[in-house]
Amino acid sequence: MSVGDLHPMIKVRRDLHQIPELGFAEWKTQRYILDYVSSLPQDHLEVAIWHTGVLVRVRGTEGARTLGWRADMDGLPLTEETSYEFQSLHPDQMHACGHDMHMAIGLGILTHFATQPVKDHLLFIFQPAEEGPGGAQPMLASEEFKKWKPDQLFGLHIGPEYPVGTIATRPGILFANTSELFIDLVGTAGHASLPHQANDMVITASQLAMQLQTIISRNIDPLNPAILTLGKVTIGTKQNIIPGMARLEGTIRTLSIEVMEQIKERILALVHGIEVGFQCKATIDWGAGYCQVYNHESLTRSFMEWADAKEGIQVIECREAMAGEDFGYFLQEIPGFMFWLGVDTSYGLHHPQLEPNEEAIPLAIQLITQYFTDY
Ligand SMILES: CC(=O)N[C@@H](CCC[C@H](N)C(=O)O)C(=O)O
Repeated sequence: MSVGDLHPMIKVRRDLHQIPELGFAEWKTQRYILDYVSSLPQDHLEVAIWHTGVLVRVRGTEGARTLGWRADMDGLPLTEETSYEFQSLHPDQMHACGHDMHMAIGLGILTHFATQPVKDHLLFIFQPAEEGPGGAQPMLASEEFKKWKPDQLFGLHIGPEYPVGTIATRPGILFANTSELFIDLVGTAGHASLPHQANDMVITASQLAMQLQTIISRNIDPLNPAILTLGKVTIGTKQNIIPGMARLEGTIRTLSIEVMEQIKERILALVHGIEVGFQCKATIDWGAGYCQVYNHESLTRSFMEWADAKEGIQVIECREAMAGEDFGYFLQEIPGFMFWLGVDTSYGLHHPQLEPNEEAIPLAIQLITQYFTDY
């Protein structure tokens, strides 16, 4: 298929795919969205910016309530390994979590309602920094958002494991509580041949990494889902220098707030033990934490029934996911839901070879356009 034959929103997705930017640095992405929105008929539109985010309100004919649609904007610090001709132009940054798809779908729904009258006001939210440090919470608190705060709010996330045409969601908890985890260890550097004069942070960090893994396996009730993953450990500069510093970086995921607290208490205890036992100084930073995504029960249930009756759509009631999503902060204040949109790809989220099936873009635009029209 030549680029000229592409669905316009697939073209938009490819443009966005080429300019991934990290959380709160989405300036080119914001520019792209603003330029796109300004190319639409402006009669019913109002636009506001918040930091690197964008809010677009479509004035409804009656406007008794406002329905919101949210798309996240940021990419990840990853080197792309897809087979695309339209790979990222930004070295070591990639849209590997589908936010390019989310934005293209949001813009596609907006494009429809820029010309077709709709009863309710609609608010399109392009939110920065979902991957961290979290844009939803500060955006929710902003004056720009409060002015147009929707009465109900919806959003989607691409689901690599589901075929195109699948909508997977559930009433209640969909995504986990999360907390980032950063631990810095400071000992004493030294010559490799003089271990007794140094305080080796390779050994200390290794001990701590192993001990941290005992929290989930030995302290948490196995019937309560919980994860502690260390995704990055930084130690040392050369094979014959004993390093005096180490940094462990990870994430904690739970389906209950109490279990999150329990894990943090255990981390504090183990890190204190490491300080005493290995005579080093340790500091813990909990980074950004996200609350769970809790789908409004009756709204979700009725959407699932409505969508299942649509031709070409299969609705699945899925299990909870241990992924995090700061969309949960919006849902704490505004009733709504999020769902997985099937994009049928063998590589998962955050993988450098992620290639979502783009046929899901027009399908999702059609579905949500219909939902907002019927609703
Ligand atoms: C859908 C998804 O992949 N979300 C991210 C959210 C990151 C949360 C936070 N920065 C953390 O790492 O704890 C995820 O990793 O689940």
